[in-house]
Amino acid sequence: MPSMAQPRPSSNHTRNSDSIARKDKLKKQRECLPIAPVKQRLIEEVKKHGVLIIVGETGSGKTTQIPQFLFDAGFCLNGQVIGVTQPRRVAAVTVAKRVAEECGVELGQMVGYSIRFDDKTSASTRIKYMTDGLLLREALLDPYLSRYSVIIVDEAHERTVHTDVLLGLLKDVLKARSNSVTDRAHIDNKTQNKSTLMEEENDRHRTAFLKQCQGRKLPPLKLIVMSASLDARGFSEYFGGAKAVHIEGRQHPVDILYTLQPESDYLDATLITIFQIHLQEGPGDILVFLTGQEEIEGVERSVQERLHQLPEGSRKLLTIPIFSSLPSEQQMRVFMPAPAGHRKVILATNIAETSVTIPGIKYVIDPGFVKARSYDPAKGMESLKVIPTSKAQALQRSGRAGREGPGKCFRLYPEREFDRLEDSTEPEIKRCNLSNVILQLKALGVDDIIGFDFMEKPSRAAIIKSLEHLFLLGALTDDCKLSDPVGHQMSRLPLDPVYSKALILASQLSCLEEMLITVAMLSAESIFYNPRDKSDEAKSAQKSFLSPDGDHSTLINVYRAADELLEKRKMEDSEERNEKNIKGKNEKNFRKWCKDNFINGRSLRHARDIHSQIRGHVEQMGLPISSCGDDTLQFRRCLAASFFLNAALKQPEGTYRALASGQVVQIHPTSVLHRSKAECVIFNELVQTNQKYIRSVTRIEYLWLSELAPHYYAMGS
Ligand SMILES: Nc1ncnc2c1ncn2[C@@H]1O[C@H](COP(=O)(O)OP(=O)(O)OP(=O)(O)O)[C@@H](O)[C@H]1O
Repeated sequence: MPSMAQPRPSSNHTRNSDSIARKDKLKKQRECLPIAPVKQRLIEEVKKHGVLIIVGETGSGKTTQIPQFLFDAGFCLNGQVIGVTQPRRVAAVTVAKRVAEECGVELGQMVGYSIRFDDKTSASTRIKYMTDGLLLREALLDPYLSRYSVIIVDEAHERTVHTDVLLGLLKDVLKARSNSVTDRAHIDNKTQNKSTLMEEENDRHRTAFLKQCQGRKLPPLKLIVMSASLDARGFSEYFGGAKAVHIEGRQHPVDILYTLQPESDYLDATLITIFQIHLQEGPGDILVFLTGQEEIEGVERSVQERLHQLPEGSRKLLTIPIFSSLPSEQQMRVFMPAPAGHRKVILATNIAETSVTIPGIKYVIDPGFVKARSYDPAKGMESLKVIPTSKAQALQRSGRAGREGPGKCFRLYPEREFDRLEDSTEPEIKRCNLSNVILQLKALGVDDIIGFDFMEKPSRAAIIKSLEHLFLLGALTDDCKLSDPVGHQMSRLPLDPVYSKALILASQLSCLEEMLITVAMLSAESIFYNPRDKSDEAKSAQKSFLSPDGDHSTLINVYRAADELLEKRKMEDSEERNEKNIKGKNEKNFRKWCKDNFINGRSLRHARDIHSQIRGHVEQMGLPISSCGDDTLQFRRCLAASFFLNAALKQPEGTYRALASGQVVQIHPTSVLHRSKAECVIFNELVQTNQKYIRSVTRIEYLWLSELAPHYYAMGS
């Protein structure tokens, strides 16, 4: 590994006094970080070891500083790149911005980021932040990850599915690159198997890549696994006794406060704590961790409703939500400073739990819950459940305060309950539907899923169920290989396999326009907004969108009505010269329309965003896009052919029986088909509260099932 220092590109910022002062400030901040004194030692350890585990307190400087240390130490000579993976998009983007600023370079030049559908890198990028999922996709085209000299897997304690799969793959790449010429056969074999099955485009790319690598000795890859709350021993054992380094020291102290007794209503306790901090504590913004969009919007409304109770002349409270389905420009609002005279209250899911530094945050409120995926392989049912956080998550949450100065974290549960929490979160791979992972691994040439070297193996039952699921969707052949072309096409779409299959089928059945909208709308969270106190008003406003066919066509109606409104405005505005005026007017118009119709504008915008992204993908893949127009029969047949695994039949007593699992279910009260007489339906979601409910439901004909999915229904299921 080269050890020469590499000069940093000089800044092209204008050298006015402000920017010089800012640079000085950043330099001083960097020098004060706990990680600064151990720079040399860390560089030496990376040079000495192939795999290094780094554990250091939140805010000590791991994410922002280590890549810069390695750059300075010459790890990017010969054009190689240091790749840093993050479990979340927002962290990849904001950390890259910060590091670019610290380096005094423009984002996208020496420092950049790459996340799904958004790439801010260039040929000169040497430090690249990205999501773990994105690096997995890169591995499809470059199995050696040959551009990288170092890969840093950050926040590994989160154990997302992508992190776990990535670690398994990296193990292979490390082995292959430790002796890249002689060991190449190892990966070449895999790649060879793969190329015989790959679609032509991938095949060509891969062959070109292999030729390019032929005889070339790639330098060994370095892997760093890091987190503030890592089971260092587990990771070390997985990598054959890898060295672990602990960085001592925290930047600023965070006071942890607990309640004396458990709270019976944590949302109410959250509200009280927000106002207590606001009235009794000094300046500083508040970050609140909630479990999802609905909860966030509920607390947002409650805060608004109580604002008038604030004493005259007190500082104003400004609520800002952040959750994963919020469009990214709206997510970025949390990073802007609060206007003068305001205190920011950021209402966040665990999207803001790791890696991010939100300027101004001094107080964290942690009710101690998180929404986590869980999967029942016997029923093939995935659901989201609200569960207590782990100790590692609680630590990360408190770590968001105290990044710019001392902070406070209010845990809304007694200290004895903290002691009872699990140390770390159960790896996602052990509690999710594995169809997507398996599809990706197959596309990467890993055929033996059960034998794959996972850090923690998912259950055999879950693997088999997911293989069966993919087989039924036509993604796998009889001998469990990716089918051509369907399996390969599905692996290229960044969607749940069942949605990918629906798009492929819809292109054959001439209703891809409708299915693109459906998949986009189903991927966004709750499009309709039904406040309890205005339920009748909401129902009558939404009447014009309702389709007797069910929820899918209803969602299409909403999407098209919004589209018509925005397009009409565009035409009316084409005369208008002032761009800003047009944008402002459109925005106002759209908001009013959403409000009048009780539609969640944020979710609808997100759906429009997803729509344009997946449309881009299917266009690239060359799938014919056409519309079935008013022929809703054709569209419903396509829904039946796509979602046949989620069909339910009406029972004499009025409930439904899910045909695949035999479970007794009811149509959710928010569905258009609630209380309808539909004999047979397909659905997209099964949620369990006190009852088992199906949501996103459309009526179909029972006989279509054996006609459109004979491979399943002819088996007598
Ligand atoms: N966008 C930012 N704005 C202001 N300060 C920042 C920003 N990003 C980082 N910092 C400062 O740099 C410090 C180090 O951040 P960094 O993300 O490198 O820490 P870390 O050790 O990786 O923490 P974590 O484990 O929580 O991800 C922060 O505590 C904060 O003081």
